[in-house]
Amino acid sequence: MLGVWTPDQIRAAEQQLFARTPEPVVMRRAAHAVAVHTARVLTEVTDGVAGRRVALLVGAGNNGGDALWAGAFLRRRGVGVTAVLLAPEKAHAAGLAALRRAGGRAVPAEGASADTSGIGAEAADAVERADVVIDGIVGLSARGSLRPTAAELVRRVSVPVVAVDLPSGVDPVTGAVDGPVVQADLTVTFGGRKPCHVLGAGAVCSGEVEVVDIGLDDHLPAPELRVLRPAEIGADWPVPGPSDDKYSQGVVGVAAGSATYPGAAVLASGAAVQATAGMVRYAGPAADVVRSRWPEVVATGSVGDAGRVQAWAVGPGIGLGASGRDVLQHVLESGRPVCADADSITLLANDPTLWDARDPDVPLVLTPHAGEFARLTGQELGPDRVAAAREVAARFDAVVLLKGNTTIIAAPDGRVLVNDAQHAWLATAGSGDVLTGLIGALLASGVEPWLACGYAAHVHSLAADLAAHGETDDPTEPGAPIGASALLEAVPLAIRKIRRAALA
Ligand SMILES: NC(=O)C1=CN([C@@H]2O[C@H](COP(=O)(O)OP(=O)(O)OC[C@H]3O[C@@H](n4cnc5c(N)ncnc54)[C@H](OP(=O)(O)O)[C@@H]3O)[C@@H](O)[C@H]2O)[C@@H](O)CC1
Ligand SMILES: Nc1ncnc2c1ncn2[C@@H]1O[C@H](COP(=O)(O)OP(=O)(O)O)[C@@H](O)[C@H]1O
Ligand SMILES: [K+]
Repeated sequence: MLGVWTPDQIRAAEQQLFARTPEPVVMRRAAHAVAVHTARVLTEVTDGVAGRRVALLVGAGNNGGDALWAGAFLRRRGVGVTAVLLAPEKAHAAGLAALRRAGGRAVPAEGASADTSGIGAEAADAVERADVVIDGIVGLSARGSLRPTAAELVRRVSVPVVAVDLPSGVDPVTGAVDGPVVQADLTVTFGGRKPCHVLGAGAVCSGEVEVVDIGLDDHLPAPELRVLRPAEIGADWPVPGPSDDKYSQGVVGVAAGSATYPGAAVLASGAAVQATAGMVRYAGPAADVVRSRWPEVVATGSVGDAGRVQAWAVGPGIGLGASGRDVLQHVLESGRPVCADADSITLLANDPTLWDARDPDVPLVLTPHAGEFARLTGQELGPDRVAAAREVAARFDAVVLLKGNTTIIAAPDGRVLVNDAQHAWLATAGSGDVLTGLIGALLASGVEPWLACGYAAHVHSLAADLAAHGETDDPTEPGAPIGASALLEAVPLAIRKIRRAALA
């Protein structure tokens, strides 16, 4: 797993590191890495380093200091470097001196200009003539989006941007963006990823993220968030072994759909069929439709007749009436792990006595989207989705998978996984039903619930990406919209891909 640390965690570790290694040494280490990666980008863009031009956007703090030192290192490799100072009186003094010693220039961002923007002519010229721009406007101490002068400079950038630590304008803790922001091609960050690199708009603005070792590792506590690597999911994805039979791998029960909404039953059952071997049982009013689409599913009319299962996936399309309520109650009383989605969540929100049906020692997974989350908690979801998911997981003693472009998976003990889709092809009706089936199947196979959600979310978003790109299988090619059926069909492709990654 990749760790993700909050700015507070990074700062605390940094203080411990400074007790051994002086701060300027650490800063130069960080800045040197920024210079090395910028040189790589320069080579990619212009086929060379010496004689190319780099503009530094330099703010008031150490983030600007990193950029100035990086500029000094680049100067030594023959790059023409101009620092554009947003707050000249506060610019990092040692960094600025180093840049000047190395032959770099510094100009104020504001000054006499050819237009009414307030941007000085020299600053505008430096940004417009650069081959690559380094964003050292603001880092870990960022508050809010870019201020007007910085925003105006950034608006003029039309070349690749290397962000120092994080793209300026994103909230370091939540990844939220509520105004002008830097869109980086590459972000060079120090010691470990921060939440803004993996959450929401921040993840998009970060571009490729390069983590540089500056000696913090020994001082970092357990990470605040974690991201699963495809290879580790592939290595742990349940597949049959020589001694397995259809029962030994876990039987999943799917309680979904209704006469009015048979599609939810077909999609959730189909996802369970595609996810793992073993057996899928379906229980509900759409039994005939499910059987005709998935003949391998053992389908019955009611949960009472379903037979033994190792886990339940319940909710999509079951309705909010008495029959839906009875289904959910039966499943919660079964003593088996449950993935409760869609209508089950609204039923629990409408009638809290349903919680009494649950055996508190048996794992429960809740998979709300933002609307269901608001119903469950009685509060609208704010920008800090991680804190919200963690709070609800603890309150209900359940694993909470909060849906969205970035999926947050919180365990009751506070562990949080993040799955950033990096695309939006999943924003299509029925894709949530597919996710429910995937999670149910993994729970039945005995995968730990928090990981089961992480594995399912990853395969879900990967399958959507593969389906959207069809035979090209190339994410740089344009994709085409998909429906949930195409998503379902691509699930085996996604599983093969992560299992292949595990072999590499
Ligand atoms: N952690 C580590 O191990 C290491 C950290 N290092 C580096 O230090 C960086 C953190 O530096 P830092 O703490 O000096 O603050 P930083 O982020 O540069 O902000 C400075 C000032 O900017 C302002 N400002 C705020 N919001 C703004 C906005 N939206 N738009 C514009 N301006 C805004 C605000 O000042 P104000 O103008 O409000 O007085 C704020 O105080 C870190 O990201 C990394 O690059 C490395 O050198 C080595 C090891
Ligand atoms: N813009 C988006 N980007 C990425 N994933 C998305 C986006 N919108 C929705 N999703 C994902 O698609 C699924 C939708 O689930 P849900 O809202 O329950 O839909 P439905 O009820 O139609 O099946 C969730 O896994 C969610 O994370
Ligand atoms: K930055």
